[in-house]
Amino acid sequence: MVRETVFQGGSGSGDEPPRRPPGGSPPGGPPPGSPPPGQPFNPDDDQFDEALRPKHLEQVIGQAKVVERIQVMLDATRKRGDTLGHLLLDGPPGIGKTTLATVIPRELGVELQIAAGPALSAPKDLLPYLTNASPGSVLFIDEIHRLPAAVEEFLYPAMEDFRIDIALGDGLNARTINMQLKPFTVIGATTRAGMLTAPMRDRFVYREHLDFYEVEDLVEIIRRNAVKLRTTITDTAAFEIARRSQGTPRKANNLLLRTRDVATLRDDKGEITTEVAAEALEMLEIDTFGLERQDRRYLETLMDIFGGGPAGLQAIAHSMSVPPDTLEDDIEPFLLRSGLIQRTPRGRVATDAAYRHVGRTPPRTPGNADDSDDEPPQKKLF
Ligand SMILES: Nc1ncnc2c1ncn2[C@@H]1O[C@H](COP(=O)(O)OP(=O)(O)OP(=O)(O)O)[C@@H](O)[C@H]1O
Ligand SMILES: [Mg+2]
Repeated sequence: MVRETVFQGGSGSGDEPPRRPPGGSPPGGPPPGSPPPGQPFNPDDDQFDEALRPKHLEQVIGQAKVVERIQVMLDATRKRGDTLGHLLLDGPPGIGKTTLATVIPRELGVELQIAAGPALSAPKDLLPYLTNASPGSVLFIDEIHRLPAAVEEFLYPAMEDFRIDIALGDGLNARTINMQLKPFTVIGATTRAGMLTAPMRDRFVYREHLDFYEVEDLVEIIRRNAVKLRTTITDTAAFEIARRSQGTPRKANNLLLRTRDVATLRDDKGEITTEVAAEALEMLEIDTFGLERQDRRYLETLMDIFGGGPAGLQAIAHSMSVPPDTLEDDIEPFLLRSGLIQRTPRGRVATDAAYRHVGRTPPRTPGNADDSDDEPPQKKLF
């Protein structure tokens, strides 16, 4: 089933995102993607995500090396009048995979179809996408690591030779029909590159890993999005939000929205000041590191129930009553990257820094030779 309508990219009238709210912006008014006057954003609506999403490569902030390589891919493809090679984007949630996957076809002026890996349960589900693909178009497959094996195998010849083999009938009447497809590009996105099978991974000519963002890049994203949301924010407030966004633009956007709510209530001009940001962050229980309640619960579970580890993912998930996938996708990447936990062959381990962060003294164990624990524990979370 086609989850999202195909849109025409390029510089013509089809240059709009698929779900942009109706109505244009006045000249000199807010940037494209803002809601029409009088129509507020509803954070529960994914229109919000769409409206803040960069539409062109030049609007994509940060990830300089990745963007530079994508620009080269696009320029070379355009110059040759070719079809872009298949591209795999991997990285933690909210980091810009869908953004890049939608920007690329728009830059190339080709059509885009969007499919979700888990929704493609059998080869027949993929068939309409493949037969609908116009020459040079992009098929974006989100969560590509969750494609069932049969669908993956069906996709291989489509990606390699733009051909599919359809089996008809069975027993003595069984036969296979070969169908030629138009050349097209698969852009796959995954939060778990490691879960992709080797044959699937090998079919991508280009592979790009998106990493957490620098605070300065998040500050820039927050500033630009504040303009789109028609709100004002001070530099220090933008910095405070940015440094507590776990290096993730989606979190920065969400915090911007939540602080904007507080600003509406607390500040005459509705400006997001440092005080407003501090109040909102405290209300949301986001600490100086950017950890949310659930992140701290993870650390405390690891320390209290498993003595700091090593503990297996399943066991931690069970203790927290949270699906293991949620821990692995949403919580662990930032804790790992911040050095608060380690993944060892025997399981997850809380580091000394984690103990200090939640205001505890690190236990002295043979493997815990760091002597710097005379440093007072950080009790203050805000
Ligand atoms: N490089 C960027 N510059 C500006 N804004 C960005 C950038 N990357 C992401 N964003 C913002 O963050 C939001 C979330 O990004 P996106 O949907 O692309 O993440 P994702 O990697 O696809 O996440 P998921 O794995 O959950 O699907 C976007 O709507 C956009 O507003
Ligand atoms: Mg996405």
